[in-house]
Amino acid sequence: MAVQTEKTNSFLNYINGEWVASHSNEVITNRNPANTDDVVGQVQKSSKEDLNQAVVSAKAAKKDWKNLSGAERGQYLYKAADILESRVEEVAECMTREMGKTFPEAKGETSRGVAILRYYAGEGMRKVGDVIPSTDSSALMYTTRTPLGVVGVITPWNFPVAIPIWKTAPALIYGNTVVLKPASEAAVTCGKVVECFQEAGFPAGVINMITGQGSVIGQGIAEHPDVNGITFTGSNTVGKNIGQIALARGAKYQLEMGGKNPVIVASDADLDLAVEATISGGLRSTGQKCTATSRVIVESDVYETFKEKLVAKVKEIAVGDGLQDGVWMGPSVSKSQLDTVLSYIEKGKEEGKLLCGGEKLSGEAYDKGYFVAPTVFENITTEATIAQEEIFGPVLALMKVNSLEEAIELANDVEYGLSASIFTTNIQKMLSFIGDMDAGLVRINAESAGVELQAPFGGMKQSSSHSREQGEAAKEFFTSIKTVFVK
Ligand SMILES: NC(=O)C1=CN([C@@H]2O[C@H](COP(=O)(O)OP(=O)(O)OC[C@H]3O[C@@H](n4cnc5c(N)ncnc54)[C@H](O)[C@@H]3O)[C@@H](O)[C@H]2O)C=CC1
Ligand SMILES: CCCCCC(=O)O
Repeated sequence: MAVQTEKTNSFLNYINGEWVASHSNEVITNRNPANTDDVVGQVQKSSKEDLNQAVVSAKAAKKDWKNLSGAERGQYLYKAADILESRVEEVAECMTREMGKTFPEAKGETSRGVAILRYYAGEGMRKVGDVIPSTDSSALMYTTRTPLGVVGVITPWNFPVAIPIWKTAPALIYGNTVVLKPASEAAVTCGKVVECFQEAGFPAGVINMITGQGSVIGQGIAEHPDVNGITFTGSNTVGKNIGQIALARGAKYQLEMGGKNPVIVASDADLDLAVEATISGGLRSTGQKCTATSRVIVESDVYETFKEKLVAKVKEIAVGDGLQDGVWMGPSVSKSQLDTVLSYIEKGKEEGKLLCGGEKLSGEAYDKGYFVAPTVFENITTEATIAQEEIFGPVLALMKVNSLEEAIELANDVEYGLSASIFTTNIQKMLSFIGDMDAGLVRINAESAGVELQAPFGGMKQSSSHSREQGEAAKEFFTSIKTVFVK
């Protein structure tokens, strides 16, 4: 049952184990993108002075935190997981009100955050190195790992619980302290997550949250000489800026950025399954996932049948306030995001043929929000703007091909390489796709979205800085390997 509340949540910054107001005395007010009359809450519009205080606190906490055992650090993460688990409905309801994701999806994401915390809590008891035989028989040689120190965590609005946690949890378990800056569009939700860390009793300064403009606080994290590592998820423009700043000052950085993810529907595919997965992968969360499907590449033998099935199902999608039972797709996160999506839709109308959707939704249920109709185009060439650029909205581009080879060539013909999927029952086609598709995540007979917390996640080409997050892979970024030789 949908949870209704008029609760307004306001958060200060969390610095050195205390909630403190920004020196700016300014706040950012977040409204519900499904109903802008609903004020979700307020967060600090912080200054660089606030950020510096957070970095100073994180730096001061480094040594004692690093000197705890992994098992001791893990106990804090287990407690945070239990507390977050007890607040799933509240946090999820805030997420839906703040960024528009439907309540069931928000609950799923929040539960995923709980699972990620527990996964990394367990990492505190796992090996960190190897014994390597030295050529000197009287010597001992082995590897160990040391934390980076203070890690800056900069996160987007589309997964306001999962992404902050899948960065913060490994940072902490491997001995780093954290300064977390969430996207302003979902910062109230992040505040609730940080409350769980506070209630878990993390020592002062180990985790800090600073909210504010990306160009001030995010940029400040990238530039701060006492921030030893930066993990970022967001757009390519911002990510590359961060990477250049970090490289210039010798800080370690990790960038997870955009995608333009294809699904290939082969002539032997289960078409009903392919239709369902194309809709789920492309349109859930209003298409606002970096792993979302946006290009639909279909072999000509089955193109017309697939197209008719797809369009019929897309037209059935219930769009509305994600807190309402039965709503399948919510609004865009903001007016600016809606305007971006609508501008790409207008471009698509010039580049191909509109099959359904293609407009802002209006009427009593929509006029107070940022709602766009789920949209499908056909006759889209690979050179088209909507085939090349990330839209981050519920827009699918159909492309017809005459062979699997042509399909994979088209699928690879973008600057991104994050995720990709294929629907086929043919083993040879599956193996060709797995071998030739340039993407960090390839899925067979499953939608392009769907990251599992225990597996490495990240993109190829322009989708990332080529590191991987999640699972054991996270260790590679959040620690440095030290080779030890004892004579
Ligand atoms: N590859 C991946 O795993 C993911 C990629 N994304 C991408 O992110 C974009 C949508 O998310 P947004 O939050 O709008 O991205 P964004 O790049 O605008 O913002 C991401 C974060 O960077 C901060 N930021 C903004 N300007 C900054 C600057 N100059 N210096 C440092 N930090 C700055 C923002 O405040 C936010 O916290 C899309 O391109 C999407 O594909 C989103 C989620 C996952
Ligand atoms: C930051 C990207 C998150 C992808 C979440 C998913 O596809 O399950």
